Amino acid sequence: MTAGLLHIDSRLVSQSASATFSIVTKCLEHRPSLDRLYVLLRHPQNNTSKDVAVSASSSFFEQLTTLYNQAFRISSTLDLRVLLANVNHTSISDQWLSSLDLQVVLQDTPHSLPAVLQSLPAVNLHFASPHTLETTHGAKWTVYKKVVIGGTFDHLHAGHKLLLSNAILRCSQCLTIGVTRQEMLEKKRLADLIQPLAVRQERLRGFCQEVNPFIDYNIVPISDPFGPSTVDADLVAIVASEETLDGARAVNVERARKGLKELAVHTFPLNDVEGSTADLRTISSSYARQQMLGRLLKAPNDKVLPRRPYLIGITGGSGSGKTSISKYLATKPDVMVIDCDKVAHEAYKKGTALYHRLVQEYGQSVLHAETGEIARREIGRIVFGNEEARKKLNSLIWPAVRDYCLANVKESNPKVAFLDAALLLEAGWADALHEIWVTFVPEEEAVKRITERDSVTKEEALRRLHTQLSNRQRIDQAHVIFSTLWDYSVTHAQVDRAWQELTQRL
Ligand SMILES: CC(C)(COP(=O)(O)OP(=O)(O)OC[C@H]1O[C@@H](n2cnc3c(N)ncnc32)[C@H](O)[C@@H]1O)[C@@H](O)C(=O)NCCC(=O)NCCS
Ligand SMILES: Nc1ncnc2c1ncn2[C@@H]1O[C@H](COP(=O)(O)OP(=O)(O)OP(=O)(O)O)[C@@H](O)[C@H]1O
Repeated sequence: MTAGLLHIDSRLVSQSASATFSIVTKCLEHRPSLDRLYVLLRHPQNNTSKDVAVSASSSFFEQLTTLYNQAFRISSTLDLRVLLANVNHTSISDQWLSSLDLQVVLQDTPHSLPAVLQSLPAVNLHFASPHTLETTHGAKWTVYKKVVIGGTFDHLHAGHKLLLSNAILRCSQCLTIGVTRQEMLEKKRLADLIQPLAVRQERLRGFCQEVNPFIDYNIVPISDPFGPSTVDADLVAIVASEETLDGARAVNVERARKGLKELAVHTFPLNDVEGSTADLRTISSSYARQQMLGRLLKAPNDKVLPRRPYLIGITGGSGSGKTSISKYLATKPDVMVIDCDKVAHEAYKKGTALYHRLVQEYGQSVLHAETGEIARREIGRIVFGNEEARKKLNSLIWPAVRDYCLANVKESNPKVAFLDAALLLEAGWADALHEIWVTFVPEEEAVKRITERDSVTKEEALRRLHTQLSNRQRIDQAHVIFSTLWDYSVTHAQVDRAWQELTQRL
C-alpha cells in the first residue's frame, strides 16, 4: 500500500468545493499510485513559532464533508483519512504520526512540518493561497465523555468515515460502535457480498485508531437495531446522519421506557456542500458491492500454469446463470467454452464403460424403458436425497469429466478456455485453473428458477442447492463475481467488463 500525508492550512479546504477538488486532484497527479491519503489540517497561525490548535466546530466538520466528498468524486478507490487527533490539541504526538507508515508528505508551504515528518520526502504542491485570513467556527460544538453510534459499516466509505469522524470529534473518552451481525443483513441488496463481521470490525478499528488513537473504542456486534445504546447507562450522546434521525429518536424512547437517561442527539447532513455534483447519499455500501461485479478481485493463479490456454472456471449454484454467462462468453473471439454437465451426460451414454458402471451401481430401474439410456431424473432423485449415493456418483463421474476437458482444451489450444462446472470447487479443480469466476443469486431466486426450468418441486430444488457450496463459500474463492439477478443486459455488462479487464491482463 502506498500512503501519503497531505499537510495543509485548513483555510484551503474552507474556500470552496472546487478548490478542494483541485487540491486532491493535484495530490493524485503528483502521486497516481497513492492508495491512501491522510490529511492533517493545520491552523493558519500554526507555524514553527506559534502553536495554535485547529478546533472542532461545525465549520471544521463542513471541511471534512467537502474533503471526503471531493475525494470520492475524483477516485472511488482512494482511501482518504482526515486525521483528528490534532483537533483541539496544540502538540501533535510523534508516536501517532510515525505509526502511519507514510511514504511521502505533500504540502502547501515548505515550512512548519511536525518534527517526525521532516525525514520523509516532502513535495510542495504550490496550492493557491487562501483568500481569507480568518477561520470560521460556526455553532458551538459540544463534546461528551461517552458517545454511541451504530451501523453495518460494510466496505467502509466516505459516509461512514464522516459519521465516525463526527462521533470522534464529539467524544473525549470512549466511543461505542454497534456493528450489525450478518443475520440482520440477509435482506440487503447483494447480501452475499457484505464483508464478514470480523472484517468490518477490523476495518472500523483501523480507521478510528489512525485518525485518533487517544480515545477508547468499544466495537460491539449487535443483533437488534439498538445494541448497547439502550442498555449502557453511562452513554451520554448519540450521533447519526440526518437520514437515520428516527432511529436515534427511537433509542431515546426505548431508554426512557427502561428508566435510562436520554441521550443528546447530534445529526449531520449527508448531502453535499457548496453545490458540487457528488452527493454523499449516493456513496453507499450497496453501490460498493455493485462495483465489485465483473471486476478482478484478487491476483490470478498463474505461477505454475502455462499462459496458453488460459483456463477459467465458471461456477455457481444451480440456477445462478452459469449457462447463460457461458453462452455469452462463447461469442467472444478465440475462446472455447465447455459445459461440464453436458460432458458428464455424454460420458455415460448407452454403451460406455461409465454407463455400465452406473447401471451396476443404481440398478436397471434408472434406465429409460424405451431408449435404454440412463434416466437422469431418476439418478437425480436418488443422489440429491442421499449423500453417500451422491459422493459415489461424483467419484465415478468427475475424473472422466476432468480428463475430457483438459484433453480437449489442450488439443484446441484456444487463447482462453472457460469450463462451466457447477461443482468445480467441490471437485478440487481450482489449482488446475488460472481463475475462478463465480455467479450467484439469492437462494430464493435460485429456487424460483430451478422449479420453473426443471419442473421440480421447491423441496427438490432446495435439496439440490443444499448439496452444493453456499454462495459465500464460492465468493471467498472467486477472482471475478457476477450476479444474474437483474435483466440480461445487466449480466452482459458485467461480463463485458470482466472480459475487457481479462484481455488487458492476458
Ligand atoms: C445427477 C444428474 C444425473 C441429474 O441430472 P439432471 O438432468 O436432473 O440435471 P443436470 O445434469 O442438468 O444438472 C443440473 C444442475 O444440478 C446440479 N448438480 C448436478 N450434479 C450434481 C451433484 N452431483 N451434486 C450437486 N449438484 C449437482 C448442478 O448445479 C447442475 O448444473 C446429473 O446432474 C449428473 O450426471 N450429475 C453428475 C455430473 C456432475 O457432477 N456435474 C457437475 C459438473 S462436473
Ligand atoms: N439476467 C439473467 N442472467 C442470466 N440468467 C438469467 C437472468 N435472468 C433470468 N435468468 C434465468 O436463470 C435460469 C438459470 O440460469 P442457467 O440455466 O444459466 O443456470 P445455471 O447456473 O447454468 O444452472 P444449473 O447449474 O442448474 O445448470 C435460466 O432459466 C435463465 O433464463
